[in-house]
Amino acid sequence: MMDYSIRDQVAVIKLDNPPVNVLGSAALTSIYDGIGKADRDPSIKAVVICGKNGIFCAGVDIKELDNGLHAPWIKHIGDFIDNMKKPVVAAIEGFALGGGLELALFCHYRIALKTVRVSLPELQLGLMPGAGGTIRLPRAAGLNNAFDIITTGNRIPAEKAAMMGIIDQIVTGDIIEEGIKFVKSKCNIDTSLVCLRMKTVKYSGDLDDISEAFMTKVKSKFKGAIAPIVSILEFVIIILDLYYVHLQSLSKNSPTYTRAKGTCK
Ligand SMILES: CC/C=C/CC(=O)SCCNC(=O)CCNC(=O)[C@H](O)C(C)(C)COP(=O)(O)OP(=O)(O)OC[C@H]1O[C@@H](n2cnc3c(N)ncnc32)[C@H](O)[C@@H]1OP(=O)(O)O
Repeated sequence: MMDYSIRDQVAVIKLDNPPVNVLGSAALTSIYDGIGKADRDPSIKAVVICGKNGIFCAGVDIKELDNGLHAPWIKHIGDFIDNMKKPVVAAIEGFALGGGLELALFCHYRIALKTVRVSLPELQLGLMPGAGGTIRLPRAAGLNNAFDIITTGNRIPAEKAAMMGIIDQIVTGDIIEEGIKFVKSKCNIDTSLVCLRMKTVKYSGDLDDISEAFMTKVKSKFKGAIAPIVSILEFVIIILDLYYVHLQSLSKNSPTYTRAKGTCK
């Protein structure tokens, strides 16, 4: 499910679940184990996560969702990387979709080939990007871009993703070599400063106006299937609302506050 190798004091964790490196229980376990191994090894200074078969990752294994994925759930990998002092880079080729993009967003940095496409297609599948997509994407790309990506499921080309802040660097050539070179240049950086979870969300305008505008757009797009989409979106909005950060400061009469409070009963 995963190749673990060491190159020049860098651990290279290569997803190997053909044909498109989906994240089932076994793959998640092997990534979790690989990251733990790299973290514990004092000779390792940094980590590259990449994928075999010309693709980073097509997301969670949809076939396993019905039976329930087993621990470690993808989110545990994010929690682990958030606390790592060694820098971790996602070296992306092909696609990073759904849980695949969420895995990349766990990493401190993301580099990609120009041909890469990234997306969060969960809403189109009746799921929500619950493995950190709603938390980390707005922190990387800003609130408006994140809303757009989450609600449309559009595949974003690498250069556009770089302009949004999702990708740190577009590279050419061998993605693993580039990943190693990139992450070695980050070994002296305090990883807490680049951990997406720690960042605040950038947005311009009024949060309620932004939320309402997207809600209106989604309601009209998903004609006849409003209820599930709205309930998922409500949850997304609450998280994007920076529930933990801003709820206290919201006016008690604001629709955002009322919605957030109501859903937390
Ligand atoms: C709380 C739960 C959270 C979930 C988050 C998620 O990650 S949901 C999943 C989000 N990902 C997707 O929706 C991606 C779906 N896949 C694709 O769009 C395409 O497969 C691809 C990655 C663009 C590759 O396209 P290509 O044409 O090269 O290959 P195929 O489409 O023919 O796929 C090859 C086989 O792989 C199977 N497969 C693809 N993605 C998944 C997946 N996420 N889970 C399970 N299986 C997947 C596909 O069914 C093919 O299988 P065959 O048996 O060969 O038919």
